[in-house]
Amino acid sequence: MEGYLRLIPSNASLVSTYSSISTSWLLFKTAYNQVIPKQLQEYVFSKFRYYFNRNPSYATFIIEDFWCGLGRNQLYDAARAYLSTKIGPENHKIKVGKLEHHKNVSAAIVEGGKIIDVFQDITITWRCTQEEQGTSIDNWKSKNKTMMLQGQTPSKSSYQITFDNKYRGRVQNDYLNHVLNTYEALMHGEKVLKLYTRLDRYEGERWKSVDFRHPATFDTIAMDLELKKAIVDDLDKFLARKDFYRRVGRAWKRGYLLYGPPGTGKSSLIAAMANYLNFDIYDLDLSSISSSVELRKVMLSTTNRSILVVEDIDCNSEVRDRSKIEDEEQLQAKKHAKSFTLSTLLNCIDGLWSSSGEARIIVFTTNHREILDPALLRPGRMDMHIHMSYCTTQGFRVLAFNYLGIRDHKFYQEIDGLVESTKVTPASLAEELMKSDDANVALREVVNFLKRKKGEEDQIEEENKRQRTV
Ligand SMILES: Nc1ncnc2c1ncn2[C@@H]1O[C@H](COP(=O)(O)OP(=O)(O)OP(=O)(O)O)[C@@H](O)[C@H]1O
Repeated sequence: MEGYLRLIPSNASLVSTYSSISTSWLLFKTAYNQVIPKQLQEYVFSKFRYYFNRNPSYATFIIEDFWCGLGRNQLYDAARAYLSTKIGPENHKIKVGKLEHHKNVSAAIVEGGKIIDVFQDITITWRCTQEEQGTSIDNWKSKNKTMMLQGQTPSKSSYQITFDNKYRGRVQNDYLNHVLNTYEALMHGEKVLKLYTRLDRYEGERWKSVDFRHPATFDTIAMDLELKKAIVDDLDKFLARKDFYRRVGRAWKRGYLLYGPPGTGKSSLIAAMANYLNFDIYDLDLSSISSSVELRKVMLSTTNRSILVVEDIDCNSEVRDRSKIEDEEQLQAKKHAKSFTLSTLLNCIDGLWSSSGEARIIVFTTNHREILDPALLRPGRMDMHIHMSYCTTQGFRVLAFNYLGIRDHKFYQEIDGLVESTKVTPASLAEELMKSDDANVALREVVNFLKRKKGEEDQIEEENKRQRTV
């Protein structure tokens, strides 16, 4: 009995074992979190999740071209059209073709091809498949007899979609309806625009697209009317000059620099341009590119008739005015951190895009034009500099019409005076206008907000004056 009791660990040794295990675990966790980058952690976890959950939690829907031999499956046609809008630079092999009365060449995925789509938070993998091997032609004929009697010729293609089983209801109802609605839109000639962003190295370093349905148009942008007209005219003129660019041997491209404080509508203006031109958007985060070779590769994988957007270029140390970076060491470190500048980007674009023969637009945005490298601001680098400023009375009229649907109101006189004498962004006024659908209530909020803002600005002005006199 005594020997047996000796085998049972004492309370003290249990406590010490427990505390050494928990200390080691804490140490491991801290080291893991500090040493391994967040993205790599997520990647490793996703692989684990995928490995352990693979079979039980994945569901597959099959969409055949004919529905149970009764007739053409509309969902199949919708899927084919939908997938043609999802084809991206990562699909190296695609089918292309053109129907007699269609203007453009269409694209489709090849049998065996795969497309990954993301709908809301659901990842859906599409595969284009053929009828399984071994299906005899007689079986296949009898299966599709009804259609053949109707004079239709069934083919043997189908699409398979695979997704996490827990989203089955949402995929069946929401997602497939989304596919059908997109098809409808395409049939009515509306191109579904795409917004491309770059995946990082853990996700395969490629462009990923989502549908871009931003509602901004030139009608909804609150800005100086003359400037707005000048931008639209510039875009029209640019698009009409294909032959000119070819004749003079220049890349058919146009560059715009949008500058102004946050919330003045730079992103909204880009969306309005994309909607106006029917161009996809490529959103390039320059800080994720480490060499000019990589930059070239990235640029080569963008498509024609698109807008390349590089936002917040003032955050990129390389494009700031060097004379304004005081710390020479810091400058050197940053110089070595990247072997290209925005000028390199522009040169690279000139070289690559001159051979594409199609229209391309590049847009840079910045909140601080004054700290950009003057080399970038030289004439000929960016074709048009567009100042997005604080809200004006003209701009406020556009916002009020967007949000309340009214062109005039008894509060407008008071609002005009306040808008002209304060620095408020269209974004902050839009917030106030959203507070009520009732014009009286919403505009009262605007007046109160503007008075508060004016009071704050006057106070700061007073303080500055006082400090100057001290
Ligand atoms: N000029 C504008 N016209 C119409 N709406 C605007 C305008 N400016 C801002 N807004 C509204 O404010 C929101 C934020 O504006 P937006 O993101 O376009 O500003 P931004 O200048 O790009 O800001 P940031 O520099 O922070 O990216 C928009 O979704 C839009 O609803």
